[in-house]
Amino acid sequence: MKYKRILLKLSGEALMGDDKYGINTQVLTSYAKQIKEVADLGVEIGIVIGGGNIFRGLSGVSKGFDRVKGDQMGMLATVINSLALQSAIEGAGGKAKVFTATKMEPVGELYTKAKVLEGFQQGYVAIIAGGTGNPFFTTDTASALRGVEIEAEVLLKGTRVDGVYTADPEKDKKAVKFDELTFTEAYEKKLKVMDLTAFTMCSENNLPILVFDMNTLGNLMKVVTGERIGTLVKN
Ligand SMILES: Nc1ncnc2c1ncn2[C@@H]1O[C@H](COP(=O)(O)OP(=O)(O)OP(=O)(O)O)[C@@H](O)[C@H]1O
Ligand SMILES: O=c1ccn([C@@H]2O[C@H](COP(=O)(O)O)[C@@H](O)[C@H]2O)c(=O)[nH]1
Repeated sequence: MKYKRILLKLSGEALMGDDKYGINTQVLTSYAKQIKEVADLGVEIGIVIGGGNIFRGLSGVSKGFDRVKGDQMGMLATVINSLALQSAIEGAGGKAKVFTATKMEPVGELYTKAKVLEGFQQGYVAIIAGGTGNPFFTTDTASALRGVEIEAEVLLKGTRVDGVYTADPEKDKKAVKFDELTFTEAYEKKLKVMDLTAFTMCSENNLPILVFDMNTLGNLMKVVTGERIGTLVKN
């Protein structure tokens, strides 16, 4: 096993699959299956999931919403995705708990590092919802923060592209994929690996990021068992 404790960041947008909005049940089921398989190997898994498939605070501003309210709506969107994932993991026969950044019982338990580690000991996957709890941040930053807090060995960014490219591969067909690069190289080349706040947090705390395609069944297992797929970003 390459990793014993991981923080898996799942893209909200990737959860839409080919749909235009919301949660695609096929994608959700595939995520749950992959997570359960890896949890069964004894890997401790913390998960932060985005909300872009439902709502983003910034997009609300253009529709006349106050930014802070919009961001709170975005954070609630991540809670909706987290509950869906918990339900799917349980449906696949696994054990998962939802922790929330702000008080929301009985939807989820208030997040603390200690409760997450206790959950790991009891065999639970920890889904850490509600972003950082603060507006003007993203779930990329929440995943960097929670990854550092729970002492994960790596931040696995599971998304719908298979790594970091010289340019956005969804827009530039000539973009070339990197197998590995340093934080400094990614910063200098202005590559969109994660937003800058998240990126800096990972770099300063020496938490490597591995970007990989989570929408291909079996990829999460490949990553945790050390098969070289995706792009690794490290100091
Ligand atoms: N240089 C690059 N290499 C790879 N992907 C890139 C690059 N630049 C931009 N991207 C885009 O980043 C996306 C992946 O980022 P991410 O998983 O954060 O998606 P998101 O839509 O922002 O997710 P969320 O819904 O969680 O906010 C890809 O879909 C890709 O189009
Ligand atoms: O710490 C946080 C995390 C998220 N938000 C808001 O939620 C949405 C959805 O998150 P994504 O990372 O974009 O998927 C985000 O756009 C913010 O509006 C937040 O305010 N604080």
